[in-house]
Order: sequence, then structure tokens, then C-alpha cells
Amino acid sequence: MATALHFCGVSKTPYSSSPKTYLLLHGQNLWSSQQLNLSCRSLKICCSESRVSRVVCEAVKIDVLESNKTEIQSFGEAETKSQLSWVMKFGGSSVSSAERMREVAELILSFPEERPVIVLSAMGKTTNKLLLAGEKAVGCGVTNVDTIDELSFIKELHFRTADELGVDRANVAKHLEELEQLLKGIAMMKELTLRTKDYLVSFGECMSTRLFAAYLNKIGVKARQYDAFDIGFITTDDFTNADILEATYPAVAKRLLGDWTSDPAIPVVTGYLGKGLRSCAITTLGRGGSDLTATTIGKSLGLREIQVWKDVDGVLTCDPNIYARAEPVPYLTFDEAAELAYFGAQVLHPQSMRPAREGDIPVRVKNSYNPNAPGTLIKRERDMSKALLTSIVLKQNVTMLDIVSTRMLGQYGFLAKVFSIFEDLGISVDVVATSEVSISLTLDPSKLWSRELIQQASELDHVVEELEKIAVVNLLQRRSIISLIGNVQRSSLILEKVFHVLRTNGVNVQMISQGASKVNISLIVNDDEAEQCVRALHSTFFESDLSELDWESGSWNGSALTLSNGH
Ligand SMILES: Nc1ncnc2c1ncn2[C@@H]1O[C@H](COP(=O)(O)OP(=O)(O)O)[C@@H](O)[C@H]1O
Ligand SMILES: N[C@@H](CC(=O)OP(=O)(O)O)C(=O)O
Repeated sequence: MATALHFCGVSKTPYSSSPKTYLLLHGQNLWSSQQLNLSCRSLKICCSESRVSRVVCEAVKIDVLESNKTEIQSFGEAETKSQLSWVMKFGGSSVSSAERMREVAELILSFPEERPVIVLSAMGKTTNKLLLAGEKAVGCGVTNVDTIDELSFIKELHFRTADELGVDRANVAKHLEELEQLLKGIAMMKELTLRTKDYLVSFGECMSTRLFAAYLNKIGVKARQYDAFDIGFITTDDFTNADILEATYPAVAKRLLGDWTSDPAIPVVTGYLGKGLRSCAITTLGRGGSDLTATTIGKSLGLREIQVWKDVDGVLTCDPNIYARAEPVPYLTFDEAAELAYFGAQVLHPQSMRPAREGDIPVRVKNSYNPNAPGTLIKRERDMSKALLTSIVLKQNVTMLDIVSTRMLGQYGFLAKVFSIFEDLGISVDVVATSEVSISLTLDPSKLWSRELIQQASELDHVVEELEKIAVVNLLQRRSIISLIGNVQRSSLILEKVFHVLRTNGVNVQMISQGASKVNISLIVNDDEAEQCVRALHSTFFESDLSELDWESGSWNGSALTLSNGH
């Protein structure tokens, strides 16, 4: 049975000396040629683990059982073109000014043999400024909207960038007018809903991509701007933190490859944005969501590589803002990168690894300020034989709950009841440790709850109130999760060293958990001790000589620990 197959395009492979014709099909479990009834002489399914399957054939008359028959035949007759090869995502810092945009254009053109899809974030700190402008509009009165500093800043930045790039101001003028109208609407309503917030921040990406595409066209590189919400990025209606829905993949592939086939031009797509399935309103994918836009496009189109260009030399051994001696990590697995992002490393969006992993498409994290640095390559697997710790991630200001059963329920009933309370209240739990009669867990303020909400004591009181019906509850705030990402096959070795470091620093670990993912050990400590712990752990694992480690026996031969508290 071959249902839900969608035709994505026809292309010729640019990488082989004897180019073949590829039919790009997108569908559920397209594993074998038996699912296709092809009237061609030779057939080979490539890239079978990807949802986009490349079907190599000599003749392009193809009949997919039942679905999309007509469409496929008409494409089959289309002229074949070189396929889009990779996606390059540039974050806010990479496109913060006209000068940076010119450098990015040069960078793209330094790979003349590639046909990239470009994903851009808003310029510099535009998203933060838009949110601030929205908050100010709530209380400033309709007639005072034009005095909001952030609005003036955004206008000035985008007009100046248009002028400096030598492109028409008209590329952004209408959006800037509309933005001012929106702020007046917010001022009138005296309210900024999550839905309006998403509409408000969408102006950032809509304008950066228009300016950049206009600039590429001006310098003779044919480019086409796309708003993600118009090309099939279909999401849940969870404003400010929406999830990409499955229907996105075929829709995006069809639109981008269809346009590319009929009239090739480099696609320049807005990162971070989508369209709610039911509301049909603009949604956003959570802060830093352009990474997810890039990996979604990579999977949709079955591209060779996904590149995310940042302002650091790749994923680092820890947050450079906490410890300046952080170093680039050359290789990561999808699992390691996902865990690292989930536990708070700002460098990657928490959900961004999912499409890359599903499509088995390598992700390269590169520095747009230093393109020659090798960056970090994220793949399905890597050599772990000499791997111990890969990166240390710190998540601060976490709330922890110690819940001890009052023994009114048996063990099964107790755990089930605790989690059903969190489910009912829509609260996400991060790290968990259990014993027969007690459970300790941390709550993530950034996911299902907005940061504002968790700070509202009444919400927390409500959780505690519900839990107190079955347990004695101790609420502990201002805790930090230190996540040790690495080779948990060697967890005893890691922990031996970790506890030595913590003991030397007089730090008491309040909870410890090793996830089923086998790449992460989490430690909970007090907020005020956390940064010093990270620095000391970094010194030990990444700056001191680990030659005393016997990899064969998996033991330490010495204990030369040098702690560093400085930056
Ligand atoms: N482990 C880490 N590795 C690299 N960067 C990190 C890490 N943890 C935090 N960061 C921060 O993440 C920033 C890059 O992420 P982000 O600001 O989202 O980039 P962009 O806006 O360019 O997409 C870096 O400038 C750095 O300060
Ligand atoms: N502009 C959005 C989306 C994004 O991905 O940005 P960046 O790539 O600069 O982190 C944000 O600031 O959250």
C-alpha cells in the first residue's frame, strides 16, 4: 500500500560524473520499489531512511499507486534541474547589519557549486526589541506609540540597512507601517496576548529575509523570499512555543522544489515562524526557533547537509558566558546535541535535532565570523571509544520539589498520581529521581509554562496544594541543573571525578539522575554554587591532563585534580 506519497520534484544529481534523473517522492515508509509501479527500466531507491526518497530511474514516466498520479506525470515531463543541495541558517548575530549581510552573501557565494536554501533570523536583537515595544504599547496610550524607543530603533535599523545595501526601502516600508498599526492596536486593547506576540515578532524575520533576498538579486544572484507561514510550515496552535506538524514536510518540499524546478532562485526563508493548524494565525517555534526551521527544511527536501551559522566556533564544551575557556566540540551525535539543547545550551533550539535525526541529515554548527573554523559536526553516530565528557550545560533558576508519600497509596499508585497531577496542570517535568516512597523532580520554567507564570506564586501553590493531598511536599527554589553530556557508558568514571571536584569545592549535590538516553547525567545544586561548579568541572575534564585515565580498565590511575575558580 502506498498512500500519502507526494511528488516533490525532478532533479539531476549534480555530484556524480554520470548524472542520473531523480524523482523526489515524499511519503510514509517508502521503503521499496514494490510500493511503486514504475514504467522505467532501472529503479533504485536511495536514502531509504529519509522520508524523502530519491528514486533513480532511467525513464521518468511514473505511476504512484493511487495518490497524486496526475501531478507526478506532469512533473515527469518537466525539464530536469539540479537539486537544492543544503540549507544554511544564519542567526540574528550573523545578519545584524548591512555589513554582516554582505559578509553572509559572500559566504554563500564562496560555495558556487552548491544550491543552498537560506534561512534567516531577525536582525540582531530585533525579536527582543519587538517584544519590549509590545509590552510598552500595552500601557503607553495610542497617541504615544510613536514615542516607543524600540519602534524607532527597529525602523531606523531596517531603513538604514536597506540604504546601505542599496536596495529599495519599499522592501520593508509596508511592514514597518503595519508594525506601528499593530502597536496602536495593542495600546488600544491594553493587552498583549500570546497570539498577538507571535504576530508582533514575525515582523523581524519577514523584514530581514526581504532585505537579504533583495540584496542577493541586486548583486545578480537570483533569490526568492518566502514567509514560512505561507509555504506549508503548519504547527500546533501553541502560540510562542508551537510544534511543527507532520504535514509540513510534504507541503514545504512541494512548494520549494516546485518553484525551484519551474524557475530556479535561491530560496530565502523566514526562520522561527509557522501557521497554526486551526487558528491559521502566525505562530512561533519558541526562542531560537530558526534552527528548527532549518532542520525541518533539511528533512523535507532530503538535503545533504544542514548548516547553522552562529557567532561561536561551534557547540562548545560549556557556555562561554560562564567560562571563557570553553572550547569547540568537533563531533556530537544527534542524541548528545538534543540533550544538550534540551537542558539549556542556548546554542541550539531544543527540538531542532528531531527532523535532522529522522532524516539522518548531518548538522554542522559553524561560525559566520570565523568561517574557517571547523565547527561542530552532528551525526547519528561517532567514535565513542575515547569519549568521556563532551559538554557541560547549566540551567539556572529551576524549581525542585521533594514529594514524600503519606502512604495512603501503594508505590504504583503514588507515582501514577503524582504524574497525573502534573499532566492535569500541563506542567513539564525535567529531572526525576525516585525511591519507594518519595520522588524528587525539577520543573522546567521555559516549556509549558511561560517564565512569567512560574513566577506567579499562585500557580506553584496550586501544584503543591494538589500534591499535598497524597504527600508531604517540600518546594525548593533557585536550584540549578548541571547536565554532563557525554559517554555515560563510563558513568562511574565520570562520577568518581565529579564527586571529587564537588567535595573539594564543598558543594552538596541535592539530586542526581542519569537519563535513559545514556548521554546525560544531571546534578542538582544551589543556584549560587552552580557557576563555580561548572568552571571547576570544566577545568578537570577539559583542561587537565586525563592521561592518568586507563581506558582499557576504565579506572583512574591517579588523582591529579586542579580546580579553577577564575575565568
Ligand atoms: N555550549 C555552548 N556552545 C556554544 N554556544 C553556547 C553554548 N551555551 C551557550 N551558548 C551561547 O549561544 C550563543 C549562540 O546561540 P544563538 O544566540 O542562538 O545564536 P544565533 O542567534 O546566531 O543563532 C553563543 O553566542 C553563546 O553565547
Ligand atoms: N529571532 C528569533 C528566532 C531565532 O532563531 O533567533 P536566533 O537564531 O538569533 O537565535 C529569536 O530571537 O528567538
